[in-house]
Amino acid sequence: MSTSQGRESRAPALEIRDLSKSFGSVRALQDVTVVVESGTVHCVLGENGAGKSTLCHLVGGSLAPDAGTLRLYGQPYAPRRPADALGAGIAMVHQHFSLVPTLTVGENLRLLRLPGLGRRLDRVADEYGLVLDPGARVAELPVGLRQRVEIVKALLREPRLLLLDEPTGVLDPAGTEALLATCRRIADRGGAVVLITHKLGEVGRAGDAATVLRGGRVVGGGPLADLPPEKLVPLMIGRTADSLDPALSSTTGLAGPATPATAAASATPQGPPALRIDGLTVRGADGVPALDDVRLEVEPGQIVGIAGVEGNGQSELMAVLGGSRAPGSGSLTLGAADITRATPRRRTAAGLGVVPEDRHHDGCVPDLSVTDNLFLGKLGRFRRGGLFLDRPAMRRAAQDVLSAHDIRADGPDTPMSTLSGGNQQKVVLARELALDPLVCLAAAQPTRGLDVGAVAAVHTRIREAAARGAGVLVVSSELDELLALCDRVVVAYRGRLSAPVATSAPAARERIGHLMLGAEAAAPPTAADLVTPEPVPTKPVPKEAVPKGAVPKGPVPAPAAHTTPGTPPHNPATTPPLP
Ligand SMILES: Nc1ncnc2c1ncn2[C@@H]1O[C@H](COP(=O)(O)OP(=O)(O)OP(=O)(O)O)[C@@H](O)[C@H]1O
Repeated sequence: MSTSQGRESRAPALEIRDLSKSFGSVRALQDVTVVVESGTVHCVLGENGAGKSTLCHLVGGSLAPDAGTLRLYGQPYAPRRPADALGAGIAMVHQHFSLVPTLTVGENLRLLRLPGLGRRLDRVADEYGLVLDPGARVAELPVGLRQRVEIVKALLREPRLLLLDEPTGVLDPAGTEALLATCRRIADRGGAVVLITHKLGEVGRAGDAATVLRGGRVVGGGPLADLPPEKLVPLMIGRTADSLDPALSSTTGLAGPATPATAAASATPQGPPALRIDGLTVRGADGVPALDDVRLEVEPGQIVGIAGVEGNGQSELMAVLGGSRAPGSGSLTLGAADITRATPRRRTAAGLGVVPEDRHHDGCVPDLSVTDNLFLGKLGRFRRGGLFLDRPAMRRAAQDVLSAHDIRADGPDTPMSTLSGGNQQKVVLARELALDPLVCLAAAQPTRGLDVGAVAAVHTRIREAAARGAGVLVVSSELDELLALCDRVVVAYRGRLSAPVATSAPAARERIGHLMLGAEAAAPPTAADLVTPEPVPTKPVPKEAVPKGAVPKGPVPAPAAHTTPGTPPHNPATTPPLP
């Protein structure tokens, strides 16, 4: 090692000094100082809109600071564009995907124009266990696998500093553990990782130090040994962990297992189900069924969860529910209305609220204002004298929603694209929860990217919607969240849904974990299953085999042509080799 390299290695990986950045009247960051030592994983925490992503963009060269300086391994560093950051050995994984959906994974990776791509991919697979299917079309991948592609893209560059902006929001527990292990490995080899996350459990497992931002300022930080969750939460959200919903404790990583949801809909339901999915079948591009004779009923007032390792049909089910994908066969009934062939607009009018997996692409129009995003499908309410819209009334109504849902935006005219990721998520949820009538809400990862305080608020709102008589279907990769929120959970496995498991049943977690491994053939539930879950005649998995919130490890049944455990089969014969 040369003398200058020796000096470099003693210097912090990244020194951010007195950085400030405003967007018009919004002060996103003010005099922020963060020092990231080499060989560490440094967590950046803070509520939605605190300035975390802005900080990443400034380090990654996609934004320029108004004031302040940066040093990288002891050297002055002033990136003017993302290419400067890449050239300096910094790689970033942003909150929003930067993949071309119509291309395959391999084609997306070739766009990086890195020499020896095949060798680099092998190294990332060997060192970090992150395997990709180069022939898979990105548009057909579930968001968790898209996120994996983004992470591999960053690692292919062999960065010495890796910035990850909420990378685990869309990962299932196994994917999260793999990523945290990757972070540790990078740090242990002398690199450094800046990890933005809302999940305190992850902070405890992977982090060495943390900085907490609130309102664009640093409000605390230091080695994590001195910052237990009880100290971090008040710093992050300005109130104590005790004030949060206790059912959230394990979702947020604050404490032990979540309390099961109270069965809100234990009474015998009257009238038709809020949502009935009957014999739904969808084939993937390779002809393999992505959804195979799926049947499910969600009663009014009931919260039903869909658990499962990502890639077992959940994305296709959400796409069919939202109306962006037509089923090959089967039917969807909302209350008394057949909506199988209904347009998304008609579904909304009939009372189906949908929070899609990828809220940024499918849930909102980023270039339109918050007001327009809230009321786009409901303009009739604001029409005056035929064609004219009462814009002031729309703005007032939007302001009420912003206040009620604690959405941090610079007013109702703000373009959606300038809201922080968590606040965008809150807008989409608020819009769907406000449907009138709301017969059923189908929400994929409803709390993804939300801070611990906002997660509590969203769970309360979902329970309130159910209490008012709506059926709720929640797709989540977080078992803790499903156990905290739902009355019943079904498991998606290779395109089929299991019989429901009541979350109040003894050993519900273990049974669900078992089903996630396909340990019980996921036969379509009978009508009796849907009302009273039958005990499943299998030996429960021992408790220690199913870690909290994690996909249990164990003998997985012989996979079909899989490249990723738990993902739907992909035909390797169609997979083109990489260079
Ligand atoms: N391009 C932009 N134009 C205007 N305002 C912006 C822009 N980008 C960010 N902001 C504002 O800056 C503030 C900080 O946003 P940022 O995305 O950094 O927050 P965050 O901490 O990453 O939040 P989250 O946890 O929700 O992702 C927010 O008020 C946001 O609306």
